[in-house]
Amino acid sequence: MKLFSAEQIYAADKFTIAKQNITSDELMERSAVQIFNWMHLRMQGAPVKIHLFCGIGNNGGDGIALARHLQEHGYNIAVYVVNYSTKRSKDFLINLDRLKDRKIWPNFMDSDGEFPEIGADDIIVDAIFGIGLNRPPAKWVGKLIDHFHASKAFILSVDIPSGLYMNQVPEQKDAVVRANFVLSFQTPKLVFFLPETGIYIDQWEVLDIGLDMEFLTAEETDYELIGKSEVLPMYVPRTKFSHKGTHGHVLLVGGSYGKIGAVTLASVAALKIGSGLVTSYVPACGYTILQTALPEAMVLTDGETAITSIDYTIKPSAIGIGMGMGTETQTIQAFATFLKSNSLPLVIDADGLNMLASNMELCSFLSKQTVLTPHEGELERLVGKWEDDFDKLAKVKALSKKFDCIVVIKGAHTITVYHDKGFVNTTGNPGMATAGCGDVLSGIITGLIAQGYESLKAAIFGVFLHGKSADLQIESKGYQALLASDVVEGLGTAYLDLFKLPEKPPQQEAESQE
Ligand SMILES: NC(=O)C1=CN([C@@H]2O[C@H](COP(=O)(O)OP(=O)(O)OC[C@H]3O[C@@H](n4cnc5c(N)ncnc54)[C@H](OP(=O)(O)O)[C@@H]3O)[C@@H](O)[C@H]2O)[C@@H](O)CC1
Ligand SMILES: [K+]
Repeated sequence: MKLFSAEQIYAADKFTIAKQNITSDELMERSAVQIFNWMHLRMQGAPVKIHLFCGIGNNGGDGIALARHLQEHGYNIAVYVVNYSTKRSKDFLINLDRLKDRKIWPNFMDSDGEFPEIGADDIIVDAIFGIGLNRPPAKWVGKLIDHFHASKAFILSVDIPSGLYMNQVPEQKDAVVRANFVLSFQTPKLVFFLPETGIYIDQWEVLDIGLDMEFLTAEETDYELIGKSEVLPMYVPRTKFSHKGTHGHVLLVGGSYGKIGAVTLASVAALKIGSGLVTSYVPACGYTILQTALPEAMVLTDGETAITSIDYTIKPSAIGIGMGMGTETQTIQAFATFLKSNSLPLVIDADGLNMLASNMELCSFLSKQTVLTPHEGELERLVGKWEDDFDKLAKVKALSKKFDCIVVIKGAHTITVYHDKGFVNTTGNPGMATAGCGDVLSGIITGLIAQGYESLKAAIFGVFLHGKSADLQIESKGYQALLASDVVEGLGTAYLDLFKLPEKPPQQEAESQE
């Protein structure tokens, strides 16, 4: 799913109005009806108090139009206009008049007014600012937002939590609505998924307001949200006459005394994701461990407790390097020599990234589209400190372009960046914050590349499957007990889940049995 910018949404809006020959007010009405239907389906006329706080732009207009529909269906509403500016939008005014025609008089709030009482069991509809926010909200609006939070009422935000920008991190962290639920028009927003701005959203859902599909399809976006429908076309099925040689040979280089588990996890993940052969290249102290833990892998050794040279005669189809490798001087030398001569597809993780960060000149030797899989700490070593999430993305894009590499920024929503484009993952859960999960991911991505997936697809698909496996596993294990090896274990079901059809709603099932 594409993640559009505010400019693109405004353009889609304009295009749709012209093509469908409707007025902008009719589009607003569609949006309001969609929110109303969403609420009505869940509330079924419940007499809960609904406080609608509406700005004076089109987000406010949505709120005012929604108030009319709620009132017509007998809901217990109170409407407030948050009068932060005198520049009221045309469609806001049209809807305000319609409300007044029905004898509903909103409370106009400004800097010196008192805030209304809101009960903890009430509902707040937040329609103060939408995607048009372009400067920090006034102090009194920030205080009103504080008042929302203090009430403990459920907050439903229209389109985007008020106070959140589309393309930057808010200056005043307190002056942003923390929404329990966001109903986002047509498309989710990138800020829902970034660590510094995603914290303002508990849950979100997209409401289709019928913006022109042709326009939206043709529009290129900087970011894409990756779900099942995006990865399914990437999947390459196995053919009847394939054999283990068809599915590639992974070479994993890493490990040091006390950290052989990292390569072991990556190796088993590479096999589980479907690679035909796996060779683990480890220091001698890892030999027995690997052969015992993973009889399916082949093992090459070097050095006693750390890797001192990388020398082999096998012909791998993809190489993963760095897991548990350490950063001893001889290891760094071996790593540098290896990078200078390697032209095979490559995945670099953990200590490999640390060695790269402390010897940035080595980046020019990376084979094309090398995949780097840093967590935040490793990333900071690579690109330097960032000011905020947007600056981080800009720095990563610059790195990706400079060295033609793919950067997988690991996090709650892992973002895979290649040149100017970012792919935001939707699977995974907090249970994955556990030792070894990163090693598993690098094994998965290397294993997919070895099977013939292009490096970018392997990274996007691998991140998705890794998270999906963990999501399926926590259903029986819970967050705390999840181990990296459970994530490996679940990879088979993660693959199978790709082809599972959505469950039929119970009503339809009953009908089909008749
Ligand atoms: N296609 C769609 O998806 C549809 C979208 N729709 C809805 O429209 C919403 C966008 O509406 P919008 O453009 O009128 O902007 P909105 O956020 O209401 O702000 C209003 C104005 O406030 C101003 N302003 C900004 N910051 C400020 C500040 N800190 N303090 C004071 N003032 C500030 C700024 O104007 P300025 O003063 O800069 O001229 C801004 O224009 C969108 O989120 C969705 O809910 C649907 O109705 C139909 C289909
Ligand atoms: K809002």
